[in-house]
Amino acid sequence: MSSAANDPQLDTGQTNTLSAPPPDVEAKFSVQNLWKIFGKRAERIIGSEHEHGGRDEVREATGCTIAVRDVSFDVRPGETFVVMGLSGSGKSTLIRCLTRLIEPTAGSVLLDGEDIRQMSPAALRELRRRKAAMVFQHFGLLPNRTIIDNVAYGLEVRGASKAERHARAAEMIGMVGLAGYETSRPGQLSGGMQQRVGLARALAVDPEVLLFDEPFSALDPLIRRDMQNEVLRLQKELRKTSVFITHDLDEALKLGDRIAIMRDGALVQVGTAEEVVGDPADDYVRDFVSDVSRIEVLTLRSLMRPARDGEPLDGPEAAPTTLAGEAVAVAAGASAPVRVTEDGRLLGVVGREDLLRVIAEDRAQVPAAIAGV
Ligand SMILES: Nc1ncnc2c1ncn2[C@@H]1O[C@H](COP(=O)(O)OP(=O)(O)OP(=O)(O)O)[C@@H](O)[C@H]1O
Repeated sequence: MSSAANDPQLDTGQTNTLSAPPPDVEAKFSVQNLWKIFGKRAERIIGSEHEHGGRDEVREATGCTIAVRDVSFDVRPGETFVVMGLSGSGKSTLIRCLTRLIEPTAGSVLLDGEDIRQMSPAALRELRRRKAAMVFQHFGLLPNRTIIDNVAYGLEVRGASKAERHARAAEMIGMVGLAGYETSRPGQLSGGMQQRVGLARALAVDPEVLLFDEPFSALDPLIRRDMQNEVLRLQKELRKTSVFITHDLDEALKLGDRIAIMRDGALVQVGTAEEVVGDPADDYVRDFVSDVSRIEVLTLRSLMRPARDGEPLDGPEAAPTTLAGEAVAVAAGASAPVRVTEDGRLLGVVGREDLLRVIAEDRAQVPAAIAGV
């Protein structure tokens, strides 16, 4: 056992995962060395020879299950931070630890610099009522209440007058595109509509943070796409800090300003979609993102290179945020490489061969039978 065994708050310095970055003082959420282990005397696992062990092996040896393993990350104000991982990787446990719906075993969770692990039960209730609203997979609507009363529920708990809460609820119902359904009951609405109600209910309390626990997993693909677009639209408008849990990589890539990939309780990579797809941290992530079309994710910023000697510099201009796919059309009509510029400054160039390489890599991932070879 290491000397840290008796102090679960201590960083053992031997993480097999991402090392903890220094806390970001500007962060909305700052999570440091967070652990959740289910079972009796769970804290004894931390710092012991079991802390890096496989889940089944540890369960067998100790009776405890490591659900979240030494996780550290910051969520910046206004960003959508997606946690992605397969079933059982620990996502739901992690998001519930953020408001102590599940009690962490060790580590800290700061919200606006305040450690939620030190909060009194009353302060925690306030936190869940006002600051952090959750959207669940199974909606959690009250079946006997009308839609407007479901949306107004959080305001009612808070003691708002009926007129006040109905005015706010009606506004939110309009915002999620359900105007006209105020007096319906949840059972009369489709799954997608019910999830819109869930979203409106979370927004009604004007929380600083939205926590989404696989909200769209139970929805049909087309409705799911609509809901993703709805979240993107609302995020553009409201810029709420959000933590979004999903097991769907496409959803993660679409919604996340940054994505954290979780495996076996630990985070294996945190980065933008482009960083995760363009520079996977290990074989696990590489395998995970292998089907993603790089031309739709990589931007010129990650493809550009310095101009070579004698290379013409009179090609078309494009911003570093241009997607490779968009740049193909620009490059196709020009003989000189695309000049990547920002504020009039030349950052680098991207030639047709650079773009072709990305296309070739995408094609190499397509099974031969589908590619027609
Ligand atoms: N209350 C509990 N008691 C014991 N073990 C638990 C408990 N809750 C979760 N676990 C275990 O912790 C691990 C992580 O579970 P968790 O539900 O957080 O994963 P997940 O990534 O959210 O999976 P899913 O997408 O299937 O919900 C799993 O091995 C699970 O069996």
